[in-house]
Amino acid sequence: MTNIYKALTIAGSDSGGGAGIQADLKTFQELGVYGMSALTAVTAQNTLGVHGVYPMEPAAVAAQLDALGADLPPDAVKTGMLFSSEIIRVVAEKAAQYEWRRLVIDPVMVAKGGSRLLLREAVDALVARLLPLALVTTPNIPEAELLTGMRIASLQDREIAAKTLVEMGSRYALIKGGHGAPDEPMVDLLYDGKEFRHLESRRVDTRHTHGTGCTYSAALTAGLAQGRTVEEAMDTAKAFIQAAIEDGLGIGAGHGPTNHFAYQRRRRSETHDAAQA
Ligand SMILES: Nc1ncnc2c1ncn2[C@@H]1O[C@H](COP(=O)(O)OP(=O)(O)O)[C@@H](O)[C@H]1O
Ligand SMILES: Cc1ncc(COP(=O)(O)O)c(N)n1
Repeated sequence: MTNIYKALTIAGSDSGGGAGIQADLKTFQELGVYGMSALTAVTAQNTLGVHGVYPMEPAAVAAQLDALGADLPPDAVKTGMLFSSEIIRVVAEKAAQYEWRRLVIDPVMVAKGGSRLLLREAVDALVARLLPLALVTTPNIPEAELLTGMRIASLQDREIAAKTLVEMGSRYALIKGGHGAPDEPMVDLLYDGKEFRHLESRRVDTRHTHGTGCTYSAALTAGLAQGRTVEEAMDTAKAFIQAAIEDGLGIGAGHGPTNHFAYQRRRRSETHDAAQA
């Protein structure tokens, strides 16, 4: 093996394996990137919801990041569930100390079932300390509303919110379209400070969407770790999440996880079909 690209996720553990650290590591692995993790919290979680949240001590988060900074410098880093302003402060300090420039901030706030994964009072710390360090910030629509303080109803509102996020210090803003109206086309919007890029996709009618946001931002981070541009990494991330949602796993009695195997399985079967032709 020649180049080993390394990606780091700083996030919470989802015991159910569909979101959080577990989704991120599976996605890194599927996309050919060596995955590393720093845990911010343990959640007791399954497809029915979050049954407990146990945050790490901020010092334990710092120790994990120092261990990696000293020996296994990542090529790209993403953050997910950060829970408190104390943990955000530690992550921001270490990102600056170790000069992590390919930093993706997925501003995870509330789990799909409604449990808080970021304390309400920690939103200000996320805005003040982390956004200015981000290469890309990837909110869904409700998260973009909370970060910018504006209400987002139309695609035009989303463009204004994306501009605001860039003004707040993130190099790129990527506002995801999963929470748009069901009868509207689903569009992810990227803004680089100059131009908008709209990536439209087919909405899959499914309830198995646990972990979509984590998986998408992890796929984006994997591409960045491999040296791709944000636009190139976004294209692969979109194909990865679309396949994962289309082939969603109906395991558990509630909202099942997306299928992290799907993207590579499809690629293998295309290669196989081409070889047979
Ligand atoms: N039902 C769906 N069908 C197809 N793609 C979806 C669906 N729901 C979400 N996505 C895609 O999954 C990604 C995560 O979106 P979103 O649901 O907005 O984020 P989050 O999981 O953070 O709430 C986006 O690329 C979005 O377009
Ligand atoms: C530990 C952890 N991190 C993040 C999410 C968000 O999941 P989703 O992507 O479904 O919004 C989650 N449910 N649990």
